[in-house]
Amino acid sequence: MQYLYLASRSPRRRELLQQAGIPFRLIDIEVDESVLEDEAAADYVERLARDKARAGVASQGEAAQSAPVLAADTTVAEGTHILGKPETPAEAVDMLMHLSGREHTVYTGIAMALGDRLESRVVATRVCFASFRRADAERYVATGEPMDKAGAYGIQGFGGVLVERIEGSYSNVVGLPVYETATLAAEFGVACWQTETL
Ligand SMILES: Cc1cn([C@H]2C[C@H](O)[C@@H](COP(=O)(O)OP(=O)(O)OP(=O)(O)O)O2)c(=O)[nH]c1=O
Repeated sequence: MQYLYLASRSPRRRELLQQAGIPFRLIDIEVDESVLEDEAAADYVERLARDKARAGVASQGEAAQSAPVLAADTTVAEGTHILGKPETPAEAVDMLMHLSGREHTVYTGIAMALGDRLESRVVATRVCFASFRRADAERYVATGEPMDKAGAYGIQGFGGVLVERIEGSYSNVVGLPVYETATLAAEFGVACWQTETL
């Protein structure tokens, strides 16, 4: 059976891979997620996805030779600002107010590695936020949803209420662009739409 290793702790990425019918086993890795000075958001997510995939291969040793490792990283960018995961509820409210009534871009880097082979892509989606008041942002943050999410919102949850429109891939905003991931997986010999699970 064709499958891959998913180097991710994100439940959203698991669901999106399941949606594509790509069987996977989970592996746990740790990488430094700091942004480099003057690093553009697209470069940042691609670098991190590549680091995570490489870390996945290193952690698997011999076993990783049998199936490719997939990793991803998602971030939100508004102009030159990179908005990662908020560290406090107050920071989440500030991030949301920064995005209110504006357009921003969500970037996801995806990388796949097998032995010495490493390939990656970056997918961008434009997201247009409605204008809302600080009291609304505070009420949304009080739901607890924004805290583990880049840009302090989840389009797939309560945060969908804040989104007027998007241009590009929806699954990319959630954390794993399904079309591009399936294409990359196919290049490594792992097909989508498999009905058997591991
Ligand atoms: C903008 C947005 C982000 N997010 C999430 C996707 C990512 O999981 C998270 C960004 O953090 P990431 O660092 O990309 O991923 P992660 O730490 O959750 O998982 P791992 O590194 O182990 O793979 O924000 C949403 O769920 N919905 C959204 O609308």
